[in-house]
Amino acid sequence: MHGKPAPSESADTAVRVRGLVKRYGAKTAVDGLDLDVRAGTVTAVLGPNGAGKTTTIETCEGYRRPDAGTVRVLGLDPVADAAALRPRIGVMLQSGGVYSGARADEMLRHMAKLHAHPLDVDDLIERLGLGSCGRTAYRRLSGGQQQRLALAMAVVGRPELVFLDEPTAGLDPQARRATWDLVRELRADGVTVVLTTHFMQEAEELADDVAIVDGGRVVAQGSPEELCRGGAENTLRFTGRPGLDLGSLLKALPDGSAAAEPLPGTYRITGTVDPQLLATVTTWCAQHGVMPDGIAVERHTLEDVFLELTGKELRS
Ligand SMILES: Nc1ncnc2c1ncn2[C@@H]1O[C@H](COP(=O)(O)OP(=O)(O)OP(=O)(O)O)[C@@H](O)[C@H]1O
Repeated sequence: MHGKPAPSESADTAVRVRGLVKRYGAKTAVDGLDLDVRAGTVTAVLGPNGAGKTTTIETCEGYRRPDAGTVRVLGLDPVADAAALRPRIGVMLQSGGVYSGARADEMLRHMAKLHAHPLDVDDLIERLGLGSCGRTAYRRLSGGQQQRLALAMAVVGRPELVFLDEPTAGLDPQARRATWDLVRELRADGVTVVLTTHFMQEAEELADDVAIVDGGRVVAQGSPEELCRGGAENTLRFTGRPGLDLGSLLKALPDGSAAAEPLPGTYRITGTVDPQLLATVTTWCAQHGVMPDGIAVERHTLEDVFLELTGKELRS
């Protein structure tokens, strides 16, 4: 595992999971998972289908009891301390988890009344494009409307911490943007957000920290930048005449760099590819009478890191 070291337990840690194991019969869905969520940040839990994301989140929410390991949410045990924890967290389940006959606006207003300092319900309805479904029963709403309502229900009480399980799956781009804006505002308000997602762009746009889950474990955790830096190295490629003196080029490059000619006339330099390295390479080319053609810098994306760690593509 790479990424930053796990923070020690403190008020700064909103969620701390250690050695979580959860089985369904013979199936081990979560297999010794460790996760830290810093208070006031957005953490994206990314993973392929069946990685154990939902099971982990539902255990943090107190809906599932761990078979082994410890889970602390705002310093509390989600099962034993459920009564104290529930009013402090907001939960958006993947399946909705809403009473199907109730009207959308009634449900939201009812939820708001249960909390001391709720968000403005009308504003929330407008922002999430729920205006047209106020009087409609939940079960008659479209899938996207149900999802937006579930998000509104999760955040209306202005909780300290919200868990959002795939909040934008199936939403159109406009609703996805509105959801992202809402998540950013929650964070600006000091709310901690834990979300699961299959959308790499969502993680890159929103997350301070990303936890990559595979086979029931967190295989890497850190900021998107840290994960991209810590994963495969970045690469600079150029073409020139074949058979350049790589030894001389390597001498000019900073320690930790590598140079290769995988195909005649095609050069690949790996290491910390920054403006200084680019300048070093072009200077070396000038000194050796080489006209570099097609210089390209390839930066590794979160998608690359994900693929490298899990060997799987994300469902999109
Ligand atoms: N109630 C259940 N009974 C039996 N097996 C289950 C149950 N819930 C989940 N599983 C299995 O446990 C594993 C982890 O499932 P989980 O839903 O936690 O993964 P996930 O990462 O959220 O996947 P997805 O992205 O598809 O939602 C999967 O193999 C799943 O089939």
